[in-house]
Amino acid sequence: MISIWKGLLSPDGTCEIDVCPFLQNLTCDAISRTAFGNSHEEGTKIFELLKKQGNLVMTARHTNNPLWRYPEWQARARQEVLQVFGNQNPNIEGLSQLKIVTMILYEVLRLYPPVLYFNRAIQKDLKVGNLLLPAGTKVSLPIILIHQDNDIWGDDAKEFKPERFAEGIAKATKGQVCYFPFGWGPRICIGQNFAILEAKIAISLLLQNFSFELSPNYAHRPHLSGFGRVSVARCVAGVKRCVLIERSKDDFAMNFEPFGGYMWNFLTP
Ligand code: HEM
Repeated sequence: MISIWKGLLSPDGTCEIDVCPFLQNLTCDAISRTAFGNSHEEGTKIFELLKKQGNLVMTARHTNNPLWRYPEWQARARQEVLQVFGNQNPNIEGLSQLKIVTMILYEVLRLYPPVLYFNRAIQKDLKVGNLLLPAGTKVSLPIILIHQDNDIWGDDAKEFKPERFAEGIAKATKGQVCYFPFGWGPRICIGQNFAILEAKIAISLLLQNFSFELSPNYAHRPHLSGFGRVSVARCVAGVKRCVLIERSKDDFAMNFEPFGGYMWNFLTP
C-alpha cells in the first residue's frame, strides 16, 4: 500500500486519495494472510460480497465531526513513532511503548466501534436490579450508545479526545463497564490483541512515510450500518434509557432504568 501511494504522489510530493478502500484492503489482507495464508487479492470476491452486504444494511447517518483535532494528534503520534522506531520497521517491544498511538486507537474505537451492539439470549430467568428477565428474552447491548453517552463521558462525549485515555481504560471509565469495543466476559473478542497490534503497525508505517490532511472535498458523514430503520430512529431520538426486549415474535418495549438503561434491542423495521 505504501509503495502504491508513493507511486501516486505528484512531483510536489502530495496527492489526494480516498484512503478508506486501501485501509479496508489492508485489514482484509492481514486477516487473509494470517488465518488462511493467502492474499486479499485471492479472496477479493468474498470480500466484495461482504462489503455489498454491509452496504445493503447501511441505513443512517451520523453527524458529529471529531476530525478537526486530527492534525494535532497526528503530529503527536508521528513524534512518538519516530522517537520509538526512528525510520526502522516497527518491532514488538517498541509497539508496547506507543502510548499516544494507543490513546488514539482507544478513542477511535470509542467513537466508531466497528461492532455497534451485541446480543444475548437469557437462558434462565434472571434478576438484575429490579428487573426480571424471563428465560428466552433476547437483549442487546448497544456499544455505540454507551460509548457516546454524555452521562458517562461528559458533555464532550461526541468529541475526539484521546486524552481521555491518558491513564488507561480503567481511569477513563472510572472502573465501570462502559467501554467494550471488543465485547466483554467469556465471549470477549479473541482477535483483540491481533487487531490492536495490526493497527499499531499500520499506523506506525503510515506515519513514518506520509503526513495526512483532510481533503477540502471531504464531508464527515460516518453512517451506522447493520441497524434497522426503527432502531436508528430511536437512536437519533436519543431514546437510550429504554429497554427493548424481544421475546419470540412479540416485540415490546419497557421504559425503565434499572440497568442505567442500556439494554437496547434490534428490531427489524
Ligand atoms: C477492531 C477490530 C475488532 C473488533 C472491534 C471486534 C469486536 C468483537 C466483539 C464486540 C465481539 C463480541 C461479540 C459478542 O459478544 O457477541 C467479538 C468476538 C469475536 N471476535 Fe472480534 N473484533 C475485532 C477483530 C477481530 C479479529 C481480527 C479477529 C480474528 C483474528 C476476531 C475474532 C473474533 C471471534 C472469533 C469472536 C467470537 C468469540 C467468542 O464468541 O467466543 N475479532 N469481536
